[in-house]
Amino acid sequence: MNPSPPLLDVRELVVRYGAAVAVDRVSFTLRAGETLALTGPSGCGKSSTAAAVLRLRRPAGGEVWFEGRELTRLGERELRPLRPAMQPVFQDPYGSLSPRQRIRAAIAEPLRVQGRWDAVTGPARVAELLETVGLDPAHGDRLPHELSGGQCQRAGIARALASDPRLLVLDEPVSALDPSVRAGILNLLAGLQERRGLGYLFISHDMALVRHFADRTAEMRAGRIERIV
Ligand SMILES: Nc1ncnc2c1ncn2[C@@H]1O[C@H](COP(=O)(O)OP(=O)(O)OP(=O)(O)O)[C@@H](O)[C@H]1O
Repeated sequence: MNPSPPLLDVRELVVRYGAAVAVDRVSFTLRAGETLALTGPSGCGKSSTAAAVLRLRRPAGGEVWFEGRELTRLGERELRPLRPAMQPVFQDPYGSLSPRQRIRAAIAEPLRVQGRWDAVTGPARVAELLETVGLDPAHGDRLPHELSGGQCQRAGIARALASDPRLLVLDEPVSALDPSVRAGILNLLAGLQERRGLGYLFISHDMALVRHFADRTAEMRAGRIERIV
């Protein structure tokens, strides 16, 4: 029997900004339920790799296979139905939510955009997502600036989960948070992964954190992966 394909299989990925090569033939795989960390110094190409995987930026070369499909040659229309399955969580919890949108509406938005909103099941789904990330129902009525950084990051995770993703691309998800709330977010992520079999591409410059949290770590330098341990 053939083993199932990896969740994500990145082959010889190249990202350029004009003539500058930010990501230089980077390859790695990620399985469902696994965390692969991308680490390395500022400017080594971690976020550019993430952006190319999510197709927020079109790669200049290489292939990105997601659940057995090659994405780099797909147009925006072909990508659209695949996008919900791969969701980003960014460093700045406030920046990833609209400042004038209440948390409940922010979590509901992916359901509406994807045509999965239903007047009966929709609100219940949002309530369930709030609970899943450890927020009270009352937090749903607030604006992002009325939440703490940790609560806001939980809301961002709930919004990502609304799309029923299989892959989360976590770009420095706890770096902007107080050390005292980091563990809570990391425990939440670990629990979600265990229950849902999510794959995590986890970007962090914090080697101690990565050693603790990731199954494998790809060490990047100057656009290349030097080793995966
Ligand atoms: N929009 C852009 N335009 C031009 N160059 C860019 C752009 N974004 C990133 N770069 C350059 O690409 C290289 C890789 O940057 P990238 O942000 O991917 O690295 P990083 O490892 O995520 O860094 P950091 O930890 O500081 O976020 C750097 O030299 C950076 O200056």
